[in-house]
Amino acid sequence: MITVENLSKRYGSHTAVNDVSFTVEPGSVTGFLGPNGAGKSTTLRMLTGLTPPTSGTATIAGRRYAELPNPGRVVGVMLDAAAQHPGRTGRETLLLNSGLLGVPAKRADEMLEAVGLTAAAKKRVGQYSLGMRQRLGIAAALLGDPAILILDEPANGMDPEGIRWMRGLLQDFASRGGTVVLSSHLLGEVQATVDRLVVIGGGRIVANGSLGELLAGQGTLVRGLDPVALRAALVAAGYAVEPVADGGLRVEATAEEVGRAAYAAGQILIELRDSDGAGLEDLFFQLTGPADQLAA
Ligand SMILES: Nc1ncnc2c1ncn2[C@@H]1O[C@H](COP(=O)(O)OP(=O)(O)OP(=O)(O)O)[C@@H](O)[C@H]1O
Repeated sequence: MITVENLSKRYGSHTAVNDVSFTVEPGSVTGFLGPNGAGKSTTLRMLTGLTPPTSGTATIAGRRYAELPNPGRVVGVMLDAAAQHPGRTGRETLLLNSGLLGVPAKRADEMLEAVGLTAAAKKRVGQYSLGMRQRLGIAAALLGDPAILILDEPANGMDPEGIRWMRGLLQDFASRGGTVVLSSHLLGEVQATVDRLVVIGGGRIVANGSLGELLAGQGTLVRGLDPVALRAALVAAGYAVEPVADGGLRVEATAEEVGRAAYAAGQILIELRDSDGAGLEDLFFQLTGPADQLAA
């Protein structure tokens, strides 16, 4: 279990992370989502003891990272896959880490196998693609057989096959009771992998819940032959209406309510369905606006 309570980080007059609180439960994969500069890395660095918080606390399995006796056996961390030494081979990298963690050397080969790097084990990391380095970083995180994984942008540089592979690995890890938090700046990249989302924008948490909760309650998506008249009819019927891409409307109402209001106004519909996260995507795009708008 990961617990973050009222965590803040200021750099001079700039607040990178602003009173952030959330928990990550065992048996789940939680996506920590936000646009570039939102404060994801800073939060994860505070969580893993690399950056001291200005205020607030972050604990892993009930203790601050610095208080964990052998942290790598409790939590596997990958914050920057590009930071691995380019002159060492993948196998040497993992053997070195095995020694530091006090796990048997054969664990290095097992993890290379688990992440699909056996054939590249004797290549220097400098020759690895970013996707291969991400795999090696995940292998290093798994080395100590931890129950918790913290991965910063692990899908970065991975091809679709790699992302699918990682999805299977993380979901399997969580299904065995593991706790996973992975950050991303792309909703589409993690939507199929995570079962919970913590969304950060401008240093603040702007949404937090299960994927189902966040995708539900997003209303109905409707398109009509005459979008202007349809919108007027729905507003007249008392529903909140928001335009989305391609002339569609997102309505805070059920599909039946929207259908009835359109029928009563004689409007022809060409599409009517649950908005299926369209609202979440809109929220996410809004986050790419200037941070001071979000802080307001
Ligand atoms: N060491 C630092 N000194 C000053 N400002 C910093 C420092 N580290 C981060 N920041 C600032 O804090 C804010 C949050 O940065 P952070 O790296 O946490 O964002 P992020 O969500 O991880 O973004 P990205 O996806 O680009 O990595 C940014 O405005 C960044 O410029």
